[in-house]
Amino acid sequence: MSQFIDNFERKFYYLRLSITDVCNFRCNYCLPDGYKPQGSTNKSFLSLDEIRRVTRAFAASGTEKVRLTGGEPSLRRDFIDIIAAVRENRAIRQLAVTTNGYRLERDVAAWRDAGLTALNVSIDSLDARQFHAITGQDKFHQVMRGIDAAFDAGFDKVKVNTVLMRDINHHTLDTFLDWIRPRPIQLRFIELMETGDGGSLFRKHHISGEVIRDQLISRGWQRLPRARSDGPAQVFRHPDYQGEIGLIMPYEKDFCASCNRLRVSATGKLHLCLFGDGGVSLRDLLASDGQQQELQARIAASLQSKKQTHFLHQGNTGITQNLSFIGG
Ligand SMILES: Nc1nc2c(ncn2[C@@H]2O[C@H](COP(=O)(O)OP(=O)(O)OP(=O)(O)O)[C@@H](O)[C@H]2O)c(=O)[nH]1
Ligand SMILES: C[S@@+](CC[C@H](N)C(=O)[O-])C[C@H]1O[C@@H](n2cnc3c(N)ncnc32)[C@H](O)[C@@H]1O
Ligand code: SF4
Ligand code: SF4
Repeated sequence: MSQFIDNFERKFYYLRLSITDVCNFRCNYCLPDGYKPQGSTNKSFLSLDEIRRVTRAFAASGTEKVRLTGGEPSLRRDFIDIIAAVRENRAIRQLAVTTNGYRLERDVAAWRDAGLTALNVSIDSLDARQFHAITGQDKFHQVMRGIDAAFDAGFDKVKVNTVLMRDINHHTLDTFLDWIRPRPIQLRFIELMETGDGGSLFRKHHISGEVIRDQLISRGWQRLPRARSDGPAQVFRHPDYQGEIGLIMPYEKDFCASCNRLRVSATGKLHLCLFGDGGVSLRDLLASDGQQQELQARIAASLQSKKQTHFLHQGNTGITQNLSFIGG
């Protein structure tokens, strides 16, 4: 097996696959004006067969975990078929989705039956009015019922993503802690990242995850070790809590040293970094099963130009106008 590896000896076990750019929310840090189709021509998103082929090629080169993201991935009508198609391949042991939670209550049991193994749900506030103000959707209670439905469907843990924003939610740690005390939820604070569209919001609301980490450590929370296909969160646990706290701090030194993931966009471009330039089209090699070797070879060769880190500290956000086009 040819393991995907870059010039810095980083191995890639984790594929983040975007399956649509479309989203029905208007998160202030992502799509404040809502989703707008790009360009004049109707671009099509990867088909079920293309998804099957691209995930097969990655699995044949060491990928053991796939995350479906977007846009809002659950808006795809064939979402359940996509889950099943990816899981057909036994080498992919973990199949996760990152979702705004809109379809959870209705569909999460079917997703689990189709083979989904992990669930990340975005919730930036536990206050229904503030949730509405941030996301543009008055759906807080629906999303919370969705989380209950996920536990009812048999998920033994759910991860929740909260974008940490100064003066919006950075002072609400205690509310989140009360929520996760009796629940097996890993609540992850993600530092707000600058994007092409999000410069002014970033300057106003970015705050380092250190404010949370300092409070956790002073209250006896302890850091857990990280496995090879885990995401980038530093995870903390406390004996009095069923839940855990994760911190995703991309501005911290050495954040990229453990980069273990690659991305494919909904139109079939390989992106070597969340904040990279351009992307390498894979679509011409997704037309038939017989192209898999060539596809693996193109990805392996592209990896040689993966940079050591992002350039966010220099204010360089690459081509990333917002995170919805590549799925975070
Ligand atoms: N800068 C940067 N941010 C990332 C990266 N991976 C994830 N993130 C951020 O973390 C957010 C949450 O990621 P999720 O989609 O929930 O998944 P994850 O935390 O990577 O994966 P798991 O630990 O498996 O749950 C993403 O939307 C990004 O904002 C990365 O490689 N670089
Ligand atoms: C782009 S969304 C795609 C999946 C799905 N629509 C959702 O919101 O979960 C993935 C994650 O990126 C996060 N995100 C989006 N823009 C961000 C930014 N500028 N900084 C940090 N996280 C961001 C969201 O909070 C969400 O958890
Ligand atoms: S963060 Fe997710 S739910 Fe919010 S606008 Fe972006 S893609 Fe949509
Ligand atoms: S910013 Fe780029 S290099 Fe750094 S961890 Fe994320 S994808 Fe990897």
